[in-house]
Amino acid sequence: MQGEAVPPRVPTPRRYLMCPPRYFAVDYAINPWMDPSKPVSADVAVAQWTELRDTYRRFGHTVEEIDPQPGLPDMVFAANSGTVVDGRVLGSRFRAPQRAAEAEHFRRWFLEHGYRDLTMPEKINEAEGDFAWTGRLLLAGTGFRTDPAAHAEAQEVLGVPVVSLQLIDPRYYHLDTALFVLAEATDTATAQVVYYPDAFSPGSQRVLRRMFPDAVLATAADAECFGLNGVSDGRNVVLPVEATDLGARLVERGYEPVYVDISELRKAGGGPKCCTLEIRK
Ligand SMILES: CN(C)C(=N)NCCC[C@H](N)C(=O)O
Repeated sequence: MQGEAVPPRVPTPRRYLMCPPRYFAVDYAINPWMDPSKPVSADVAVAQWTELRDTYRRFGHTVEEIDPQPGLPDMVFAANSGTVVDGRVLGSRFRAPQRAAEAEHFRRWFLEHGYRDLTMPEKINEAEGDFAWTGRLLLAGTGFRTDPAAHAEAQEVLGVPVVSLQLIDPRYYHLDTALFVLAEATDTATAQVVYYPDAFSPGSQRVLRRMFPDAVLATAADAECFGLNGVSDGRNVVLPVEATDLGARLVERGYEPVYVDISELRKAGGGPKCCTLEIRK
């Protein structure tokens, strides 16, 4: 973009739901990043999570907290437990039995906080792990976790258009390990996304190119450090501390990278976005 004017990026206030990782552990392996034989520290995870939460608060965003539950070590990954668009909530249904009970805790949280328009899905649906809102439509991943039939269910429940994308690399088992929205827009052509093309099938790569000709394309190195698990408020982009190459490319587009250490949470296969469920109302 040398020589071209970079448009000013405007942050918009966000509301997030997060779950402190008090019971964090890697007791089972349900993705290629998890190795139960390696040590993990819940205290370190809590410290990293606290820094992430405080980063959002420093930018003026609202962070709600749900109580963690003993025996649910992955509950910190709140993004997998609900998709909220215009105050309408679609809950989740996990593929792994080890995580199944998380869905009910989040369902209760939403009801207790006044979200009456709430539907629990029939199909396997790992929420914002596989759903990304562009401001106009929902990009929906499948291949490892969320059932493709859950895409049609989400469209029906949320009343928004859904575009299915096929994930093909088991390391990038959720859409939010391979793509995130930098700036939402009500017009798809002007929404900005960043994605790692090789995580998607050839057909889905063509769909992404057609929808987002101006997207930031991530490299294998960006993806390996969970750089695609970022959280943007339209200007400030929270990234894992290792994702400095990607951050530098985002600066050229007018964004402000903000780095956080999520090394302990990565041992369970998660990053900043996985810890962050966005409540859009
Ligand atoms: C970015 N990702 C992958 C997420 N949205 N969630 C992380 C889930 C990690 C959990 N151990 C699992 O395998 O389900």
